[in-house]
Amino acid sequence: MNIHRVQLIFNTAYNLTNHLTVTHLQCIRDDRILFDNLNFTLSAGQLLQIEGRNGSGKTSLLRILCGLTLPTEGTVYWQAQDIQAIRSAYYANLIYIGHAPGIKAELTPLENLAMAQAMGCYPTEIPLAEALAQVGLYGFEDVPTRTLSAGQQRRVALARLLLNNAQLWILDEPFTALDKIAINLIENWLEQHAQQGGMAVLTSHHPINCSNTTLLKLDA
Ligand SMILES: Nc1ncnc2c1ncn2[C@@H]1O[C@H](COP(=O)(O)OP(=O)(O)OP(=O)(O)O)[C@@H](O)[C@H]1O
Repeated sequence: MNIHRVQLIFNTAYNLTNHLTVTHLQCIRDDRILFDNLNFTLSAGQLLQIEGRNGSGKTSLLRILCGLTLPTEGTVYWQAQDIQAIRSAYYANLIYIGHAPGIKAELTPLENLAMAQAMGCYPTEIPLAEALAQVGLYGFEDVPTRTLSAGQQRRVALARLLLNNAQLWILDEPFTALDKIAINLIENWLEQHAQQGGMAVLTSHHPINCSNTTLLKLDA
């Protein structure tokens, strides 16, 4: 099943003064320092690609940025406020898609998207069937998601990006299992998202074909 349409779908203007800042971030696992004194600011319209060998701490960093794990030292700020102090406001602006697709295998793709849309704070108006069609899953709306291929399941997960207006996307290996057409689509979304003042932090072992992308190497 091919992706049959690529069009401009993000039309939200975000607050261009918003930013994500980390200061003196440190993560220790089992007495091993994965990273130390990590500092950066991501502003509206910017993309950050985290690169590093297996086990270098990319997922650990993303989980810290999401507030799911506490750093051993340092702080993550959203709009200059510690994310731990403004969790609901922060999560209203965040979509996190982790390593696992985060979808319910027994539900259909449509049911999964309905749940994701209901949980977001700023839902878009895109019909769910249209969101699925955008990721090439027209005709797969009502099958159990577990019967889909790995790449198709990843597409269902990524379709969540169309359902809510969240300024910050945090994506762990979003291109895993995707074919070239789907990779191109997601790069296109990232580009559009950044142009609208969105921002994204993502891990990938491959170069990303998007402008305004900064590379952060964890094992440099
Ligand atoms: N909850 C945990 N408890 C103990 N150690 C952990 C935990 N989570 C991760 N680690 C360890 O931290 C290290 C970094 O893991 P992480 O998943 O962040 O790496 P990664 O850079 O994302 O790797 P990959 O490229 O393989 O996905 C690994 O050695 C891992 O075993």
